Amino acid sequence: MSTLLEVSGLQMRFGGLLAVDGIEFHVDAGEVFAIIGPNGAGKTTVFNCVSGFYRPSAGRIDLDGQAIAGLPGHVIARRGVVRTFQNIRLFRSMTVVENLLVAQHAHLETNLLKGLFKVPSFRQAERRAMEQAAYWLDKVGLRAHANREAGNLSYGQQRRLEIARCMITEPKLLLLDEPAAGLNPHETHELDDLIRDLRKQHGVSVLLIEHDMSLVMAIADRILVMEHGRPIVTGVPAEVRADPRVIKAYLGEE
Ligand SMILES: Nc1ncnc2c1ncn2[C@@H]1O[C@H](COP(=O)(O)OP(=O)(O)OP(=O)(O)O)[C@@H](O)[C@H]1O
Repeated sequence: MSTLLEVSGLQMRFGGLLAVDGIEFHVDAGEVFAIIGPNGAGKTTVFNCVSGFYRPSAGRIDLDGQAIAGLPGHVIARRGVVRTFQNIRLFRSMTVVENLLVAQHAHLETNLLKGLFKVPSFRQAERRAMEQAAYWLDKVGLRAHANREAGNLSYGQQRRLEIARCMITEPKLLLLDEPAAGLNPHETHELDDLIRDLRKQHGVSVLLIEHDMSLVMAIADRILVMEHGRPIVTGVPAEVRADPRVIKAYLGEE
């Protein structure tokens, strides 16, 4: 398997606080890789470094062998790394389908003049954008809600729309920040199926932060466990589950 994302020696300092230090991991093409750890362990900070929200204090982040650490978020997104947020960020007063059309805008080969004069290439791009939106609405089960305001969807539907909005840009790496937070067991089960499908049908790699252990253990190929900003162990779910250091980090000392 080829390596898609390689992170080494990652460090992030906020003033006197070393929030992340010595983080190393890689994500292979098509892999689901999870980062877990107690609250405040530094998981979101790692995400923010990978997605370009923070410039790391030290370390390397390579995508397909090219350095991306410190690049602006929109440049990293164009290279194929997109993310969802712990607190869902949709255009709440736009409709569901509009959210999917806007997401594609940055990736469409169109410009304002072409749009004004409706040249054929613009119309073609528009048609393709609609087709893609319809495809993703079906995929995440929101076709019947296409014209509803995104802010009026249920929590689980909003999470699925956020994932569709990412996937419609055809990313190489999808970062999911606590996608199961606030979902009921049925919705979590649907999310599990959706992530499996995205990997299988679309070959996307997934980097996941999640507190729902049953979801992580079910879908992650490998897991990095962090505590106090540092890695404690990386391994397949069975190894991680049985590791005394992980049990101690979660349950504390006897
Ligand atoms: N922008 C910031 N400025 C200062 N400190 C920060 C900043 N972002 C995060 N931190 C600190 O860095 C540490 C790691 O936080 P982070 O949010 O990455 O943890 P986490 O593992 O994602 O936690 P949770 O599971 O609660 O979301 C915490 O001590 C946090 O207070």
